Amino acid sequence: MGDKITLSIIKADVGSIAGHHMPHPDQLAAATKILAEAKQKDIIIDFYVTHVGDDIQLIMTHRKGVDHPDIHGLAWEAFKSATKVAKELKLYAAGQDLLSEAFSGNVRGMGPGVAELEMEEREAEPVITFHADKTEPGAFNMPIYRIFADPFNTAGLVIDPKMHDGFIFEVYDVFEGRSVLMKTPEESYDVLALIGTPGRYIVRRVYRKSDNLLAAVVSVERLNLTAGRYVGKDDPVAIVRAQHGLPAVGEVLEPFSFPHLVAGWMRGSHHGPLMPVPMRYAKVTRFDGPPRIIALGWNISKGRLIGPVDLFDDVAFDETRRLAEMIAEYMRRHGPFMPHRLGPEEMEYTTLPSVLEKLKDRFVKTEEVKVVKKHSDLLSH
Ligand SMILES: O=P(O)(O)OC[C@H]1O[C@](O)(COP(=O)(O)O)[C@@H](O)[C@@H]1O
Ligand SMILES: [Mg+2]
Repeated sequence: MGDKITLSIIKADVGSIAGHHMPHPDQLAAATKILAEAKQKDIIIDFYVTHVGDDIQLIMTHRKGVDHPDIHGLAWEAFKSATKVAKELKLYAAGQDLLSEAFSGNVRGMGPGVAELEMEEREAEPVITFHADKTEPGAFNMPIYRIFADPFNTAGLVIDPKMHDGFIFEVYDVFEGRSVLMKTPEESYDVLALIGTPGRYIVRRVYRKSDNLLAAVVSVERLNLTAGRYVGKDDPVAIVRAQHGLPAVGEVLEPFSFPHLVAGWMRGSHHGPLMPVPMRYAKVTRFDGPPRIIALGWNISKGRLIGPVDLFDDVAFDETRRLAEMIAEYMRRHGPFMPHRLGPEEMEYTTLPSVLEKLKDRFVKTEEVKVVKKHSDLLSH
């Protein structure tokens, strides 16, 4: 056991009342009981259980480091217990995100989403945890980029000598399972060249360049890629440290004042605006959405979780929510058409291919159509 503190968020959707809307309070109570017992036994220092939409969020602190079997096993046990409640109550999609029956040391690849950040606690350690529903991890690309690399968002990049050197982005390719470290501001355009494709390249970690301090971590689990079939959306989480040589809390929240379009929403198959909401509105109803995000503010004190403060519970975000509603209305009017519905590549991981499969044999050859040459062929002539 080291001196360092690890903040672990492990989340999963293990069933919901009336569709994919929100968990039952008894599920949250079941998960809370498991974590309270673990706290008594000193396995964890502190914890908080909440939800966004239908995803149960386990927020835990401990001294065991990232990817520790005790912590992952504990989360698995809590989700199992919440699943048992879901089954008893015949809730919808009971145990949805638990892709395996048996736990084997780590929840990665087994369905739940994970963001863990090991830290040397600073004199004061302000941290924000973000929890989203009905979207994918790439939804964090734009806000994380703006927090750590956009001087029009983060005044500190210009003004504060401690972050004037910039940050290092670890970008993860979910299809190839490999990542690349890139420096900002020097390589900003290259970073953007990758992360503008959020279904594939995800900002996974951000480090302060001057001392390699780990400033942010995003969960990168893509549920349907893991399962190889449509299960549900990934519904990602992120941890961002703030202040004192890092972006201020207001700079961390600022990008969310723009409800950018993300993939997810109904059946994980639609683009829609990401709406920042207080915890009381963290339930998804209109067309199973629109995609939603909460921001919880904490101070960590020797591993104790001081908080949370419900950061989007502020009238200053009312106009963002109104804009998100207008965008939601506009996007919905497209019905089953792109770009509201996702493009064919992303639809590969939904239930659409089985519908298309049925139609395949009904196509008959009609008149010859000249096949347009590939751009590369044209260039070679
Ligand atoms: O479970 P069903 O009836 O097949 O419907 C698909 C469901 O998948 C979802 O995309 C699941 O969303 P989650 O990933 O948040 O669980 C819902 O929008 C939709 O209700
Ligand atoms: Mg969900």
